[in-house]
Amino acid sequence: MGNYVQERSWSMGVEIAKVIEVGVALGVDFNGKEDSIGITIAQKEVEDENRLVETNDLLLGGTHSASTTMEWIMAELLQHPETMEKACKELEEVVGKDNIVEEFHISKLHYLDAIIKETFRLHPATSLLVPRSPCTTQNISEYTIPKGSRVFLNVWAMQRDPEAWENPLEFQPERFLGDAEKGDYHGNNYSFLPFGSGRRVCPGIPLAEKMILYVLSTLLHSFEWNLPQGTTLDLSEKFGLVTKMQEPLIAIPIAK
Ligand code: HEM
Repeated sequence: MGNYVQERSWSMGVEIAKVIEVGVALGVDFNGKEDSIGITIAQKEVEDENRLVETNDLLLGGTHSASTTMEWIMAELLQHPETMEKACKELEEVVGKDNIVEEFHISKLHYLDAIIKETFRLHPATSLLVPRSPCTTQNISEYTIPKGSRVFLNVWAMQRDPEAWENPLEFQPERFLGDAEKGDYHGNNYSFLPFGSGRRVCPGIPLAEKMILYVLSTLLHSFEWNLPQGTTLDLSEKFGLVTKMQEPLIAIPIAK
């Protein structure tokens, strides 16, 4: 495997191997198509390994981040029953007890949207953004960043910065209500970058945004959730390419 694959895969050897198998089986061919920033991939003389890396980005980028985020949202809601109650009340008002959640309800679920944003703030799936590398030497404040150096953005720390966020360690979805700029997903607010920023910003934002809101609203509208009797919740994090819960969440659904 070439350097490109090694750099992008970091410690994910096993996962990459699985994705490569899937990519080959699917016969994925990105040749001649445009990638997320509009470059015709054919111009880059796509080699096999590049195609596999694109497949890897799509499969891993679109699955682990969303499922891990769902787990964190449910954990935070179980930890904050009053927030769970408010979310269920919003669902009752917008969807109604005897209906099922449908796509047209999604844009009206402002409190649920704020819950998702607050979870992204405290538990960004990608704590360290993929490294950037300046093409020229740059001076920022008292720092000199030499051309070609690798710069990691610590989104986890930025989103808990007390200068940018009031009570940064508290789970308070209300902070996002009525302030669209604060919760902007497209990387324009540098205190909130759950999907990255700039030319490599996540191309899956519209899908992820709808998918998470849809799944969450259905889970809360259809079931009441509890921890198994006699257990407590552990919100410790396990740092990795995707920051997961140290102990996977176990929750019991009871049909409403
Ligand atoms: C909760 C859901 C998701 C989160 C938190 C997330 C987060 C991210 C982040 C932080 C990046 C790096 C951006 C940067 O470096 O500036 C990224 C890149 C990427 N994401 Fe997502 N993502 C999610 C869902 C998805 C979905 C659903 C897809 C596709 C179906 C997707 C596809 C990608 C791809 C292909 C890249 C690489 C873009 C590039 O390097 O040009 N992601 N994502």
